[in-house]
Amino acid sequence: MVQLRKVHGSENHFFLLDQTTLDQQLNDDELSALAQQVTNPDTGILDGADGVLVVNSSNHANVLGQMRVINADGSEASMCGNGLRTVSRYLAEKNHTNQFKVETLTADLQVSRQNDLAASVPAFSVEISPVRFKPADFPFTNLGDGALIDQPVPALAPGLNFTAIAVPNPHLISFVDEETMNGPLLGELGARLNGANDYFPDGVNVSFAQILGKNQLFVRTYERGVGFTNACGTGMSATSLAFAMVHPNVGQFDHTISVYNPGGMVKTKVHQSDDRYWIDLIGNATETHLIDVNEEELHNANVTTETASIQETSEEAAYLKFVDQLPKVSAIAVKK
Ligand SMILES: N[C@@H](CCC[C@H](N)C(=O)O)C(=O)O
Repeated sequence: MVQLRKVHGSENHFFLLDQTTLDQQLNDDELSALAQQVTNPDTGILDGADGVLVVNSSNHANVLGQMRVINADGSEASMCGNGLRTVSRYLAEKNHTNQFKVETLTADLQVSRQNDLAASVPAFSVEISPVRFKPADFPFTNLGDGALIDQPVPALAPGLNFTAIAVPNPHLISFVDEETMNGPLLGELGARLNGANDYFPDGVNVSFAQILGKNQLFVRTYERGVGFTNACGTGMSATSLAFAMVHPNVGQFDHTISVYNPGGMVKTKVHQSDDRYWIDLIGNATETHLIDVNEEELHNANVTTETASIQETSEEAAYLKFVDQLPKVSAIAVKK
């Protein structure tokens, strides 16, 4: 038997698989098939999820493990902010330490345990970097030769300005009013740019943000490889950076920014030193279920209510209590 975990950061849900506990690691095709099966609410368990977080060992100095991120559609992402918090918690508890680095596809990132957000709501801070702006880093085409920072792009949506930031997974951001936030445009644009299109050949995570006040945002994201999500950690981090760059009168570098999302709230802090930008993302790392399953069922992408034994923790009740006392800043409901 091996144990999967169902985890979330701001209700951005994942299954976490520690490959170091397996007799034989899953190969890339098996990981992709498992992600597509187990995250699908119709074929998987526990109403599905947005992806699978894979923990591997790392041979880098001062690093406790490696995280890989497999989206619900089986594609691999270079980074996942909400996922990194839950992987950090898992590695912290496994290794009895609260400050360390985690290897990701492009960088070893600093993580640390923070004070609980509320009773039984553990929290972690994770570094979001490297930050990139060049079209080749996304990639994007047909949107000019240089970086896209607060520019009108009528071909995408007349009347809106867009900023493109890779952290290093790709994000396209627009600051919008409440009516646009609640309307159909985000879903339409997200679906369009994540199908065959002339601008983002590898797809892109699309976020709309509403400025709520000084250092306060509401962010909603249509994720590449997923669709609408309750929260996207890298999306909220990239949007916080865009906030400080594009709206410096209300979004400040080196100050805590509260970022509300349909699944709750995180804090971010954006930093710049010379040409380098990075973001601290701080939020919950919640474990909702422990799932025992035979290793063979993972290799066969067959994790179902028949093959797995599922035990619920009490952490979701604590998380919902925490969310309940947050200010109600949006009418957008949490996705189940
Ligand atoms: N939800 C994640 C981002 C997951 C990856 C994304 N779908 C991509 O393909 O880039 C987060 O919390 O950052």
